[in-house]
Amino acid sequence: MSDATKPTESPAAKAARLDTTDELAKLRDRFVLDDATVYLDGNSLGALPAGVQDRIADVVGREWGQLRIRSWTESGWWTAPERIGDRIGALTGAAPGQIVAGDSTSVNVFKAVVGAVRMAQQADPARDEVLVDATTFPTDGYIAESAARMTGCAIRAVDAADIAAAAGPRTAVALVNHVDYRTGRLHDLPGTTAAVHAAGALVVWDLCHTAGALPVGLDEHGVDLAVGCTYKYLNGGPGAPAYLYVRRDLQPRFDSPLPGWNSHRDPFAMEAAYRPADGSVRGRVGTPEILSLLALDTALDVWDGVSLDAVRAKSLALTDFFLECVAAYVPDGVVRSVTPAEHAERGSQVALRCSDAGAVMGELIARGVVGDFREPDILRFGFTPLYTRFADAERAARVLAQVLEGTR
Ligand SMILES: Cc1ncc(COP(=O)(O)O)c(C=O)c1O
Ligand SMILES: Nc1c(O)cccc1C(=O)C[C@H](N)C(=O)O
Repeated sequence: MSDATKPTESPAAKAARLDTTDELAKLRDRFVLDDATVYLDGNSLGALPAGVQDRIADVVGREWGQLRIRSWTESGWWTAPERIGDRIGALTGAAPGQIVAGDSTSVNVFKAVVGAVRMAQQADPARDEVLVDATTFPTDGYIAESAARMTGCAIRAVDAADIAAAAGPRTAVALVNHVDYRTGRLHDLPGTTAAVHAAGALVVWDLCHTAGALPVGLDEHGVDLAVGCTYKYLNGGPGAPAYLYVRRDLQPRFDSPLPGWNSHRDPFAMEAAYRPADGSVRGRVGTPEILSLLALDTALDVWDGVSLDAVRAKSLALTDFFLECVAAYVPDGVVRSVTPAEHAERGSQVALRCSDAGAVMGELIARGVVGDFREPDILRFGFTPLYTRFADAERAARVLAQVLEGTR
């Protein structure tokens, strides 16, 4: 049969074909999921990895319940932030010894921005500007503004795409989201990092929406500092610890604005004077959040044997296919994608603009398709390649068309 006479494949048939040939399909079994729901909110809260409940039961029952204080050494609690940081490094392209897990992303943004401004001003005290991407996730903007005030800097909001051109002799630091949480636009990490460096400044990347969704290449691209959460594509659980990356050669100059006793060179010396530890430990603050760190530790087991290139390929295939299904099912002009069509500019989510988006998402959720709504008019659908199927993308687009039909 020639292509012209071949019957067109329906979206549902295509989904079934793509799921059959998907090399990552079997990874879904590593998660606790049900077939009644299409879960497209892993860009807000990743699904529960299958081993976490048993690990937490063991940590609580045996490590805490029986070993009690001995677990700080015997169960490896004390070194968990660096050990888990290295596992996050393996997924973000950072060699061991540069990432520490702990605290929230917000707190790590504070450490990173103030620490980076201090390094920039050490080299050139005239640097008094912090650039922030204009559509940043709010917490980064709030904290950067406060960090700027504390370090005698002014804040300047610039479109992420223009940060490379905006960085100049007064720039101390640029804080950029790798993917825009609203639109799903992927920003140019290698190009922006190189341009900020050429201006003599440092760059801090927020990887919340990219770690676990695509290869990041922290070391390869010479990123200075980075932060991110672990409850999205890394599936660490609600409120899971975040992380801080400080490039190895910058670590001796990293002067933390939150020098807690856990980042002291000799914490149990209980010295009056602060002496910073070497390496990624310097990014710690206080006592590590052991229960959630160890939940994250087990959550990271789902990555065993998984190639991030395969994850990225499936993420793009899923988002392409979802957009194709939306075009097939939803009449023209009812929704508009604000996620770039260009693969090089797309993260792992699709954002659709539509009227009454809050109510539309409410109805989608009631019908078993879980995405989320972001102000003012965005329907957000996150695609987690480890557990999202092409059939999920097809069903989500089909139910979306039904909901929209009902509202017209
Ligand atoms: C880009 C980005 N940064 C930071 C945060 C949140 O930071 P925190 O974990 O401190 O609430 C989020 C999501 O909540 C986010 O999407
Ligand atoms: N961290 C969250 C939370 O505690 C409750 C609800 C949502 C979140 C999120 O992560 C939101 C997410 N960062 C976003 O991109 O909108």
